[in-house]
Amino acid sequence: MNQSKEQRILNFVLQNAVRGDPCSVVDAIDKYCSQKEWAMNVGDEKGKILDKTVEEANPSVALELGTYCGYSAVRISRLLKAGARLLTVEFNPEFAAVAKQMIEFAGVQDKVKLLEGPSEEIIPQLKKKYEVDTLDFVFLDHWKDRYTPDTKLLQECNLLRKGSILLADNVIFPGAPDFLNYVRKSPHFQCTNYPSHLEYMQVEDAMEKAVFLG
Ligand SMILES: O=C(NC/C=C/[C@H]1O[C@@H](n2cnc3cncnc32)[C@H](O)[C@@H]1O)c1cc([N+](=O)[O-])cc(O)c1O
Ligand SMILES: [Mg+2]
Repeated sequence: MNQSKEQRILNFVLQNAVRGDPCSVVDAIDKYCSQKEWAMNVGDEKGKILDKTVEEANPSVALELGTYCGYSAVRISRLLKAGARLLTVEFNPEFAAVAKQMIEFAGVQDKVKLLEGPSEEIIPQLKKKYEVDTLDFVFLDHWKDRYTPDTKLLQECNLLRKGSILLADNVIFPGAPDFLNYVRKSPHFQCTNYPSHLEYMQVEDAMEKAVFLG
């Protein structure tokens, strides 16, 4: 059975990155996806905005929705302080299998917990099953029509606290118009837009930061 694109990305990392070096894994994925096969990793330009926001949040507990190949899980977890953890959610078993290997090769498996399943099922389990009190940082990069319902679900489950930082990818391309509408109109969020470009392309995109005000 021939390989998937995601397996080809993983193989390129295994052959070209340095085991235990998360930066070399991130660089190898960016090299492959900019030169060989485009893939929907957040990429290096928006990745730098992600880095800055993670450093601002300095989270003890972070959540990622949409692991895909693990690019942003590796990128986020390399910045986490000792004892901090990232929970990342992925419902496609093939993608989860690739991401698991990517995370282990990068040497960040002690900081990252990959939760397999749909976000709408996992979010309500975070407190009891995954011992989460509140989330300090959330990266939204899954199906764009899930951003709003899952943000509402995070609020309903009391998973956000005053100062929790949400960062959403792709609010321009492919676009998340209802999410932008929701957080910008809500009195519970203070929003900031970060114009950028679609990964590996010269297409306009942006990230939106939404700080929960309680
Ligand atoms: O479509 C995009 N992203 C969707 C990402 C989807 C990823 O999150 C998982 N997922 C989805 N809902 C889920 C619910 N629960 C768990 N995993 C879930 C999917 O199995 C996939 O691994 C996208 C598209 C472009 N683009 O240029 O077209 C660019 C980007 O940066 C993108 O992020
Ligand atoms: Mg994206």
